[in-house]
Amino acid sequence: MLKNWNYEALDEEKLEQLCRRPRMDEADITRAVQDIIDDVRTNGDEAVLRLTEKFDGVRPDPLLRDVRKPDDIPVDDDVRKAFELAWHNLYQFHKAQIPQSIEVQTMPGVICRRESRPVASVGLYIPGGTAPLPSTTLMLGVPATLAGSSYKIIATPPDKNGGPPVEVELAAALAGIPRIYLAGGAQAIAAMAWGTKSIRKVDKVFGPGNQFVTTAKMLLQNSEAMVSMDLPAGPSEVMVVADENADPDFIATDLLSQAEHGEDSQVVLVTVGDMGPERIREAVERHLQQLPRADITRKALNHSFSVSTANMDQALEIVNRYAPEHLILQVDQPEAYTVGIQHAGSVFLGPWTPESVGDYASGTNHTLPTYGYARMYSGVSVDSFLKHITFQQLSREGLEAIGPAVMKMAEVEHLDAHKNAVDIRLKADNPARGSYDT
Ligand SMILES: NC(=O)c1ccc[n+]([C@@H]2O[C@H](COP(=O)([O-])OP(=O)(O)OC[C@H]3O[C@@H](n4cnc5c(N)ncnc54)[C@H](O)[C@@H]3O)[C@@H](O)[C@H]2O)c1
Ligand SMILES: N[C@H](CO)Cc1c[nH]c[nH+]1
Ligand SMILES: [Zn+2]
Repeated sequence: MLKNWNYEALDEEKLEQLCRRPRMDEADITRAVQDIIDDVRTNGDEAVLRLTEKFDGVRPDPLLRDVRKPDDIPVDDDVRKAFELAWHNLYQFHKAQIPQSIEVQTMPGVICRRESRPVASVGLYIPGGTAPLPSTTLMLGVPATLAGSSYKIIATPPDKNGGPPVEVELAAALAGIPRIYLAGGAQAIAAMAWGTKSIRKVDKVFGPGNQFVTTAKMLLQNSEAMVSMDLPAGPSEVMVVADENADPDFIATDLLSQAEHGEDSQVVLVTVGDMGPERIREAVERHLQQLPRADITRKALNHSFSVSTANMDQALEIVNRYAPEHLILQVDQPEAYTVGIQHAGSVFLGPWTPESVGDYASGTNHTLPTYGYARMYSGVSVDSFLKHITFQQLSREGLEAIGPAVMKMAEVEHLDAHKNAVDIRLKADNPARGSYDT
């Protein structure tokens, strides 16, 4: 468990290999997911029901549910309060992300503007295979509502009674999502992307999930379905960087918190200086024994690892190579090192910031890139639900100033019609020609 490597002994090839995530056989998964997508495209709700019965062992009836008002949803008071607190913090942090339009006069008489518009219809996937994740409902629902997406639907696997988990419904109600489609896995993503008799086709699918879900999003994005996706948010992962003053119990519980998500999760410990991995390994074993999901967690730990480094430069080299979904810095003066972090989904600084707070309630989003995609993707934010449109308007003087350069560039590209569209205007002897002001 947590096999240790010494940084000094890692050559390029070994580093590369360590940073590559373990995945189930990709070719098999891709084939299976494509079959599911084709089935749903052809047979719609009927295929979804059949596949739900096969994979989730239940046939929801009806397949689509309206979300009740928050006060009508029967949950304990402390549960309601916890979700309200999380909603409040997420709302505040995401509201601050709403962009202002920008307008710039790039040269006299040439004005460029950018305005945002919501992605009109969005499908939000809420995982529910090994455990329902109502927290994800808030993570996707809050920015969708703030961005102004007008059609929003959730898909999530049904519980054993064929209904939505009640906490998922509560979170949907708080976030302003009116409907839940009771399906999971690739079939749910395909139904939202293609549309079925009971649900409308959406423009963009969002949400984390296992390899079936992530593969479905990626395949559909490259298909005729005309749908886009947020990011590859697969099995959870965390990297903890710990120096000699870090508390082994804090580190162990952080590592276990992500390992317990699923056997395909991966956790990585990077020790700095005199903090050897042995003390932490002992703490991991001790805490692991208390966990109800110890079996799943141990499987995840079996393909996890640790690296001993001599200093923070070496530790940051590992961080940026691995590009973790979550990064915890349990080191002295963590703020001093943030500038060196180039690739990570979300970062947790100092001993009092367990990763769990970001999973649930601090205000940051927990839908984050895994598999190393933090190199090129950001986590979900309000921006994920927006597109930006640019506008420009020139005065005649502006066109006179910019025109010669545009015509020269058109000439270089041998595109005469482009050149003519400028030339004809500049040659117009009546400056008021085509003007709506006169
Ligand atoms: N990266 C992130 O932001 C983030 C956030 C939350 C959760 N997660 C991850 O999401 C994942 C959730 O996975 P999960 O499995 O618990 O739930 P899930 O909802 O993603 O998947 C469950 C569905 O998988 C389908 N499925 C299962 N076995 C199948 C098979 N053999 N063939 C075809 N389909 C099959 C079923 O339809 C089932 O409904 C975890 O790995 C967790 O770590 C990631
Ligand atoms: N850690 C997950 C993201 O990788 C999010 C989550 C939901 N519930 C608990 N954790
Ligand atoms: Zn988690």
